[in-house]
Amino acid sequence: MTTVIKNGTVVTADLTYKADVSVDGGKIAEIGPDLKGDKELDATGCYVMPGGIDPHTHLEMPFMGTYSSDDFESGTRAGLAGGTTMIVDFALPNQGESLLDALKRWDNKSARANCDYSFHMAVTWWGEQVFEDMKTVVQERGINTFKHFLAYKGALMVNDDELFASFSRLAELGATPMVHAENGDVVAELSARLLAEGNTGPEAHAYSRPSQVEGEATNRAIMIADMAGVPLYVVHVSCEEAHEAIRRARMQGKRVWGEPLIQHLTLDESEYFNKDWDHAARRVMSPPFRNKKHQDSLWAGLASGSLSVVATDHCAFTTEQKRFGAGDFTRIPNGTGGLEDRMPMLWTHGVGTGRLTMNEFVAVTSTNIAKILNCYPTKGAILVGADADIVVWDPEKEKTIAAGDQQSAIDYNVFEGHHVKGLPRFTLTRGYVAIHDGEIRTREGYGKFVAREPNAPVNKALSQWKALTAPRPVIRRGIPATGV
Ligand SMILES: NC(=O)NCCC(=O)O
Ligand SMILES: [Zn+2]
Ligand SMILES: [Zn+2]
Repeated sequence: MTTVIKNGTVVTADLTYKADVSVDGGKIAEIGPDLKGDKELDATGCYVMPGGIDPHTHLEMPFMGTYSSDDFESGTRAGLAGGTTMIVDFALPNQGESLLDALKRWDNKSARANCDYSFHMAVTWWGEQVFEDMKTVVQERGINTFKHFLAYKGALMVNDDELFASFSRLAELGATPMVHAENGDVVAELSARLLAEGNTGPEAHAYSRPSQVEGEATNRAIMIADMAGVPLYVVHVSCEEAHEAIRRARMQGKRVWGEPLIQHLTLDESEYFNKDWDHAARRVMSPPFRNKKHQDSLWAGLASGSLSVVATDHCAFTTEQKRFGAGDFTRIPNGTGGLEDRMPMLWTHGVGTGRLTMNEFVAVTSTNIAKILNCYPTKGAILVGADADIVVWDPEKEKTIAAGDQQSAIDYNVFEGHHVKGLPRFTLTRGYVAIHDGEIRTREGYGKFVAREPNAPVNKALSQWKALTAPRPVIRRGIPATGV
């Protein structure tokens, strides 16, 4: 059965043109004028774009004594409602647990996904087993990205020697490390001081994580990646100091990508000063929201290309879960939602204000991500043969974001009351119309795992360059006799 998206304007990362798009067997079959099919979707006045890819989610994740409340069913339903057709979630091994056992748990949870998904592997401890498992994860499980936490001391944090060992192993395997870049030692010290001084509320979470802790850790991770000869992906870049480190590295030819979140782009630190404890605690995440100077830096990075993608870090906790931290901000589960709102919020505040072009919007929400994660053009493209993950975007459709209308399982929304203009009319996941003019028609379990090959072009190029410029012994005629 062929579905034709009619009368729309195709918008990709580099082109904008009028065309119909026909879909057959879950793939894009034809792009051109006056196409016919068994079923038609009217895209008059709409943009036909690659579905969004959210490269950073935590669905049903065990964290800080609880589990994040959106699972693969509600999380991917929320994503589709907002025009996102693929997510990449983090498989998180317990201390001492094999990476493959952790993946089994993620396989079980993800069986409920409504759209396609992939995994990043987290490196939460270091040892021979992790070293060995990495090869299987990359070569047999189709995972080529590994996240390291420089924060969360005593829980997920890894030290610099472990970081260098892990990055070096990933260089050998043609995989890419990711980092959560905050200096965990300093955060732990500042947190203890703040608590001792009676700073127990959610605002102290922000005080404990100043932008310097992020700038320092970002720069450190970049230098370690450079020494290990591997590209680097920095998650949730929230401030100028981190952006500056990434910008500088890129100017020097280092292969580094930065990922700001829609939350950091559009919400600021004033949220933590709200007199309502629940309001402030619901917005506790790491890194915390920043001020306008940092937000402007992130927007400039997206426009200039020094920052590459926009994610959500969707890690949603209910108000009840957030209240675990009443009286001690260090116990408030860290994380916020955003899967349903990333695309409309970025369109409204980016394209709607002239900070981004439509093509840049597609690049940072989809195409760049697919390229970096090495699943392009199966994902992230409007091309014949690509998966028909498509959003038909209505630039005139408007709404005011309200928790009561959302797909997410939690009881609030950090974007509550924000007005957005630009929303999906249809969202297709591998050809299936999961969102039909406001109607949710998602199918639990429809989503498939997207395997991603190692040795992406950037990894290959960097390994070649590193091999060429590796330290070599100087060949000498003879060695002088020792003085003894
Ligand atoms: N970001 C956050 O606060 N929670 C999710 C886990 C992480 O990415 O650090
Ligand atoms: Zn993180
Ligand atoms: Zn995260």
